[in-house]
Amino acid sequence: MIEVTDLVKRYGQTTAVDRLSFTVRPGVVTGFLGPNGAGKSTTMRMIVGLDTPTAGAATVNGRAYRTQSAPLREVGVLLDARATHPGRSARDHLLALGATHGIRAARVDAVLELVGLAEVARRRTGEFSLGMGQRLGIAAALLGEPHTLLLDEPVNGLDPDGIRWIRHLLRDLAAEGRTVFVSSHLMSEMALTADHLIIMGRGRLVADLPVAELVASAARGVLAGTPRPGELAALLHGPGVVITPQGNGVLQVTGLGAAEIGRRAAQFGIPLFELSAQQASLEEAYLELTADAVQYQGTSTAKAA
Ligand SMILES: Nc1ncnc2c1ncn2[C@@H]1O[C@H](COP(=O)(O)OP(=O)(O)OP(=O)(O)O)[C@@H](O)[C@H]1O
Repeated sequence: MIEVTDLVKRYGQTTAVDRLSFTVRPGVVTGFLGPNGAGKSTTMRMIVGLDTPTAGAATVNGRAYRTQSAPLREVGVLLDARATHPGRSARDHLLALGATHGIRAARVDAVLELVGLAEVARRRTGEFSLGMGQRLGIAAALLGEPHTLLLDEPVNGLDPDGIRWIRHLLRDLAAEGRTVFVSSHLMSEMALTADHLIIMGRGRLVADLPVAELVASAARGVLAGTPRPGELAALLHGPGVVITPQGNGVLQVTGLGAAEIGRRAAQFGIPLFELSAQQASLEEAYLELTADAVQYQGTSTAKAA
């Protein structure tokens, strides 16, 4: 369990993290989302004691990370996959890390196998591609079989095969009862990987909700098409139901599900030529949530022209 309480981080005039509070629970994958510069990395660095909060606190399993006696066994961290000695082999890098915690060579070889680096275990990490470096960083995070994992953009640099692999790995780790906290820019990726989302923008909490709830909030009503729209509208009318004619006999209906609309139409013999639940993409729902929080906005060439 990770608990962040009223966390604040200021760098001079910049408030990177602004009174942020959330809890990351075990047994599920929690995605940490936000636009560029939202404060995700700063928050993660404070959780693992690499940055000191200006105010507030962050704990892992009830204690500040810095006070853990064997942190590798408590918390697996991937913050900067490039943080290896370039002249050292992948295996030696992990052996050196493991040595500080009494972790044996057999475990090092097992994690190298798990992340798909067994064949290049003796190659210098300086020669690694971005994706290989990322896999090595994940190996380091898993080395101590920690109960809590904190991974900053782990899919960065991975090919589609690697992305699928990490998705399954994270889900498996959560299914074993571990706390899995993973940051990303990509809503689409998190929708496939995470069960719960913590979304921040401009240093603040924007949303803390199950993925399923975001999916539900993206519902845009039902389109029902009939040659007798007036009669259908009269049938569907009721409290909380909003009916907007779209032309050509198509009604947009909110407040009633497609099944109920179909049932009523059938009951009164009204033919339907269309009945479809409308869903905004998760990406759209996410962009709506974070619209006010985007700091670094690009302009499309069309707009700029
Ligand atoms: N060491 C630092 N000194 C000064 N400002 C910093 C420092 N680290 C981060 N910031 C600022 O804090 C804000 C949050 O940055 P942070 O890297 O935490 O965001 P992020 O959500 O991880 O972004 P990204 O997705 O682009 O990695 C930014 O405005 C950034 O410029």
